[in-house]
Amino acid sequence: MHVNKLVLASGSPRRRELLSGLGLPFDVIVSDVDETIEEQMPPEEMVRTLAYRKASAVSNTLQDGIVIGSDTIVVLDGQVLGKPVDEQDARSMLSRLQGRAHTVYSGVAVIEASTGRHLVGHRSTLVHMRSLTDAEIVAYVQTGEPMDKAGSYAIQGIGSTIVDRIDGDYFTVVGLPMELLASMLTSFGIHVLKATEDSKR
Ligand SMILES: Cc1cn([C@H]2C[C@H](O)[C@@H](COP(=O)(O)OP(=O)(O)OP(=O)(O)O)O2)c(=O)[nH]c1=O
Repeated sequence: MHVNKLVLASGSPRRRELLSGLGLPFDVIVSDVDETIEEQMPPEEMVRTLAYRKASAVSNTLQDGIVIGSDTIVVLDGQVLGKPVDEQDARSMLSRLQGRAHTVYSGVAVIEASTGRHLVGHRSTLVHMRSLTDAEIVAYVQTGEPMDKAGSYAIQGIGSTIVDRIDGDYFTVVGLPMELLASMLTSFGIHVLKATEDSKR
């Protein structure tokens, strides 16, 4: 199959939007990988493993292209909060997260399909969420926004109004650490910031 040089192995509209912002052409190929993972694994290992699993499931089907996979989890008191299974689950996650800080981990894997050469990295960001009343939690869950998000909130959406501050990279929380990704892409000959011959003079 012929693909653009860059391939995003993700069904996440947020990741697609962030990557679009770079102005590079890319294709999206969504893999249906099993995201089951050993619970005792350290969180950074978890997101790195899943990012690589997603990217390799797609790169294995291609002859060429540079494939990007990513994974995001929310960790509170050493416990991983993934996507909520239902509204009740979303409400209970938010009542645990409110009024305190948690860590968001995002892993990124970049694989060159023709050779299998790959890089895997991750970033983490501390997110301080403001206190929420039960009524606010119910109202937020009713918006529907939490349902497909790790930790049951979206910092880039209505969730922006419940985050007090963050320590670290914003894009790690949304789901794709952009500075990390760009530096990884450089190793595969894709330079987001490349001076043209004209501008070098
Ligand atoms: C914490 C947080 C998570 N999220 C999202 C990012 C991810 O889409 C999702 C975490 O689930 P993931 O399993 O990382 O990704 P995904 O299933 O949405 O997409 P794919 O596996 O195909 O790449 O949570 C936000 O959009 N905003 C936030 O503030």
